[in-house]
Amino acid sequence: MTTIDLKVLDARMAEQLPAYATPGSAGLDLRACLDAPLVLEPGQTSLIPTGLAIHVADPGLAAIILPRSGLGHKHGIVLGNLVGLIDSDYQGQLMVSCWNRSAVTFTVQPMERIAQLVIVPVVQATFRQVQEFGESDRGASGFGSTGRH
Ligand SMILES: O=c1ccn([C@H]2C[C@H](O)[C@@H](COP(=O)(O)OP(=O)(O)OP(=O)(O)O)O2)c(=O)[nH]1
Ligand SMILES: [Mg+2]
Repeated sequence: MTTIDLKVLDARMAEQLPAYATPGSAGLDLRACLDAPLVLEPGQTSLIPTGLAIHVADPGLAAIILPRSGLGHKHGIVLGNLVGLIDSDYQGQLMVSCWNRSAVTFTVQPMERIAQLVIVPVVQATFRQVQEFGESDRGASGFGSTGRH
């Protein structure tokens, strides 16, 4: 288990700190720290505060924000940036870009779980400029070059 510094920016979150729902969970649910219900019309996007800040600190780690499957599949509530990437040196509030990609109005309730946070390993690379790459089986073939089925 890795320990990451966390600040509670909204007192309501002190009662429900992010926690893994089951021993095997990869994600920690993030809540909409809203003062009132937020109506998202079809196609609308809104940046929603979570009431939390984390400082991952280790450049070998990052956090990513992903949609919750049920909200995304059943209600079309996904992320305006598709995936949120939290840099290890970011210390501001975790924000969720909430996009109603459905054809139906959706109302986000205060403190509703709207997305999930996953801590992932990261490899930072240095680049060595070359004129030729070492040979590979694939070479430059891509974009369906291996066929569709
Ligand atoms: O869904 C998100 C995505 C990003 N962030 C925060 C953490 C991240 O470290 C920072 C910058 O994100 P990113 O690098 O993806 O955005 P940018 O548009 O490149 O901004 P910047 O110029 O600040 O890097 O914004 C969030 O709170 N939620
Ligand atoms: Mg950036």
